[in-house]
Amino acid sequence: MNTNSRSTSPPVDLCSYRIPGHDACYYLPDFLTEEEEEYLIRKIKEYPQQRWKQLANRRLQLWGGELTSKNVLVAQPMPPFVEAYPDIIDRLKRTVFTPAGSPHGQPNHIIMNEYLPGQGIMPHEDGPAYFPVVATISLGSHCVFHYYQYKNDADGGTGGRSIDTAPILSILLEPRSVVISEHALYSSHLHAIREIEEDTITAGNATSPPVLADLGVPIANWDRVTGADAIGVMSKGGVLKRATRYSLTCRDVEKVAQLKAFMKR
Ligand SMILES: O=C(O)CCC(=O)C(=O)O
Ligand SMILES: [Fe+2]
Repeated sequence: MNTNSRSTSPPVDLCSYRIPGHDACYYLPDFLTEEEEEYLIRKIKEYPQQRWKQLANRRLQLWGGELTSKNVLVAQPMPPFVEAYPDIIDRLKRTVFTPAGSPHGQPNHIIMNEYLPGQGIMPHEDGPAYFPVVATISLGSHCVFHYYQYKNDADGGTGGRSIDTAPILSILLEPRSVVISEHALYSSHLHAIREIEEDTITAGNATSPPVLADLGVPIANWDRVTGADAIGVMSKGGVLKRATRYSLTCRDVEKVAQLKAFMKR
C-alpha cells in the first residue's frame, strides 16, 4: 500500500462541495476508498471491549486523548490508522483544518461512535471545548444527519431553549464520505441522527428535490451522492436500510496538555 499517495495533492476545493444556501457546510463523498474503509472497520473491531464507553444508545471511543473538566485535552497519540494509513489527518489538513482555519491547523481529537440500526443521537451542540469546526467521516453505513435551530422564544421562560422540530438542513451521509460544519452551524445550531432503522425517500422531480418521506424535508445533497443505491432512491424513491455505522468526528481542541506535564502538577 502506498501511504503517501495523497500527501502531495493540493487543498480540496471546498467551494465545489459547499451545500447550496449553507456557507458553513460541506459534503465530500468518497473521502476514503472502499479498501481504506474496510481496513478501518477491521481495526476498530479489533479493539478490546474495555476501550469502548457504552452510552444509552450508542458506544464510543476517544482517540487523541481525553478532555478534563476544564476542556483541556490530555493528549495521547492518534492511532496509526488515522495518521499513516489511511492518512485521514493529512487529508483533513487540506480542507478547513488549515493554519488559518483552526488553532493547530489539524484535528487533534476524534470521537469514534458506533451506531447499530435503530440507534442515533439526540439533538445537541458539541459545546465550547472545541474550536467550532467538525469533520465527520462515516464508515459502514449511511445515515441522515439533521441540523436544527432553537425557537426564537420571545417569552424567555424558565426551562431550556426549545428546539424547532423541523430541521433546517438534512444531509444523506454515505459511507466513506465526510461532512464538515463550522461557524454558526456549529456554534448556534444543534445536530442529530434519528433513531430509526431505515430512511424512506420520495423521489424528486424537475421542480422539487427528493425528500424524506415521513418528514417531508429535502435531502440537501441529493445531487452529490455517488453510491448506486443512493442515486437510485434519489431518482426513483425507495428505502435505504441502515447497517452498523461508525463515525469519526474529528475536531481541534484549543487547549492541550501533554500527559507528562499533566502528571507533574
Ligand atoms: O456520529 C455522528 O455522525 C455524529 C456524532 C456527534 O454528533 C458527536 O459525537 O458529537
Ligand atoms: Fe455532535
